[in-house]
Amino acid sequence: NPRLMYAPVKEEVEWDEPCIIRYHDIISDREIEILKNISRPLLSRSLTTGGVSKNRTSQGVFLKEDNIVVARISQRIADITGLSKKSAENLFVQNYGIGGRYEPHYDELDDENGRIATFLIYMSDVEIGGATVFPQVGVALKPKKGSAVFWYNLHKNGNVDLNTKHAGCPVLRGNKWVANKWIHEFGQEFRRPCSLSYWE
Ligand SMILES: O=C(O)CCC(=O)C(=O)O
Ligand SMILES: [Fe+2]
Repeated sequence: NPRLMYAPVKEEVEWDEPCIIRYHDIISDREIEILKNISRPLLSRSLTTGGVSKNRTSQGVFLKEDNIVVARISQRIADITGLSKKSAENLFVQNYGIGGRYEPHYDELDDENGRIATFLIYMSDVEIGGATVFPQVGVALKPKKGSAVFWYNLHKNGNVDLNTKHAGCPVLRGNKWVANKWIHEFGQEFRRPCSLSYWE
């Protein structure tokens, strides 16, 4: 992407199947402070598809793109992933206190235009706990401030990748801030086309 030519993003493969990529230093400390400051007064208990649930004990807020920092982050995610942001959700900033967690789940909503991919930005380190884990494959991603992880929830054929079940482990010490960008299927047809294999 031309916008990344002079400032390439550092990319690390965390896992092969499902492919989980870590991007380092994709958001500055200053941008993080701004996102936290605009989010703090607006936070409310995060919901699940079943509403308020003990499965998800974080607070969060969807940030509109009328803020320049939010818009810039959205554009950066589109540049890095090569995916269209047209059918993506607004950036969801979340804060977990001590004991805050999210039980194992799939991000994919059972929807015609489901969440094809997740871009999860870590806006803090966590002293102990708070890893994002994929129990089906045994991966633990440690929050690292300024980095992000990215994976596809759907196979190219549109089926849910059952290995992408993941959880946010309880925070045992410290405080955890993340920002999620959920990218949806529509609009990605030419960016992530189907393959010739039915099963892929
Ligand atoms: O906080 C995490 O590590 C994971 C968050 C998550 O999976 C979600 O919000 O859907
Ligand atoms: Fe999730």
